[in-house]
Amino acid sequence: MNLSDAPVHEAALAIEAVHLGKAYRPNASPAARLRAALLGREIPGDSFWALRDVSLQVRKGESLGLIGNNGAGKSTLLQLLCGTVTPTTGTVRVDGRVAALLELGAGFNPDFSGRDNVLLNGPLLGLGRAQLLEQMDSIIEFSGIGHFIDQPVKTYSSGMFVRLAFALATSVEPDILVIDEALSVGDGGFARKSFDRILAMKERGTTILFCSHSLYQIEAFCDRVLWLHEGKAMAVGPSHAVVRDYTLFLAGGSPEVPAPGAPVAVPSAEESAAPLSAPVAAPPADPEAPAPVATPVTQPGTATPGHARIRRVVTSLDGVASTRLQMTPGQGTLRVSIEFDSDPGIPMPTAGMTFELANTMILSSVVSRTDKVMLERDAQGRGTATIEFGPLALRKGDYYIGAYLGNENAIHLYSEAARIALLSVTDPRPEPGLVDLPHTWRVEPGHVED
Ligand SMILES: Nc1ncnc2c1ncn2[C@@H]1O[C@H](COP(=O)(O)OP(=O)(O)OP(=O)(O)O)[C@@H](O)[C@H]1O
Repeated sequence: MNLSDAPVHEAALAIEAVHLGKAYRPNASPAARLRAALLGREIPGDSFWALRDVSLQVRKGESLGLIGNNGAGKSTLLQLLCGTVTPTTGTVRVDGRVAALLELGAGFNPDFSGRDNVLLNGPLLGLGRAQLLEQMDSIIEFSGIGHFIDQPVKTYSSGMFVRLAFALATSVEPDILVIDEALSVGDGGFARKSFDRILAMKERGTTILFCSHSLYQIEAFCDRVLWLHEGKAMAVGPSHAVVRDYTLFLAGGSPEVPAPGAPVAVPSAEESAAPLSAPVAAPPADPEAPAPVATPVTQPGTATPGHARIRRVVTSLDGVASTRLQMTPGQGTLRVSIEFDSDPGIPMPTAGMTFELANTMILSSVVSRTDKVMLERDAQGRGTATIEFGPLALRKGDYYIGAYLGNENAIHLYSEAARIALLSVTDPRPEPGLVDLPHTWRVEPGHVED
């Protein structure tokens, strides 16, 4: 595991953490916590280390991804870096103003108007009153709240609330942007707008810390990645290398000795995004039994401004459309047609599809951008992308087909139709395995070295 990194001159660092640790006393009563806080003493009882001895340097302008299982300590590290939690051990030095997209609008008072909440919460985000007054019009404009800005925020829809909180948090260019889970917030066109704002900040050299379960997004967006496991740093380094180690760990189960040649699970971008199209069928309790496929969804109407979405997915084998496809190895032509609607004003979206196993591992995926295919659409923004596979080298098993629609660089997910169809392959051969790999045999009498 690579934990070493070349030392960087202090002035070039946005963040430096040295032996950072955070211990909690999970069983301490509120009274014991209060007593300890008043007396400035340790809370008695066993410590639980949410984060242990993490040393880290983040260069200015760098995008660092945080990955790890649930409870690995990712949020704790972000909170320590933002200064909302105090460290138990070690130190953290942050150079510049931090904007955190962690709990958007958490400090908003529901009885106050949007305008008053901006003025009250701005200082907590490090923004001065004069700056806020100067930025007020652009905050209102970006959030799209309009005249509701002078209404109490309790009258806002959840979308309006998030839009205003995001517009506030990102109104003045931060030096460091901390993102927990979602690269875009809100829905429809605002998700695209918020993603564009984050991307523009990255391009202008803002340091970004991005924590996500979507390894696809992490790898596409971040320069380097820190992998945490049970509070400890397992590896830090180039995104592709750390994501590869982590996926090997997920597949093989051992953080120290990844199983050589173990299948690699690369969860796709949709994991962290809200489903916009078809409902996702839960994996079955019995891993042997295929889960039901999601019902295909046909969505009437057109995409909202700034947005794109999957309208319908049609899967067929040898021209026969079905969501339950049966084949034997090497036979049939599989077609997956993704019909989409888009705002014709946004850049051309990217389409993709996955073959997913029952245990949520992605066996294979196809992305139009990677294949250098530009989608096409009419003046209304409507288009269809069809992926055609000749005889598939799949062996016996059940493979869920999922379809995805992302933005032009395939990082921001507009719409997904996960598990939209089930492809069942029956194979009379007894050999185990998922795919047939191209190979040849050569046979001869005697031993090669003779
Ligand atoms: N205030 C707290 N008191 C006690 N334990 C806590 C507290 N905050 C976090 N923990 C514990 O610390 C551990 C790390 O939590 P953390 O939220 O940092 O993990 P995470 O990697 O962000 O997980 P997830 O991916 O599920 O969000 C967890 O076991 C969590 O239960």
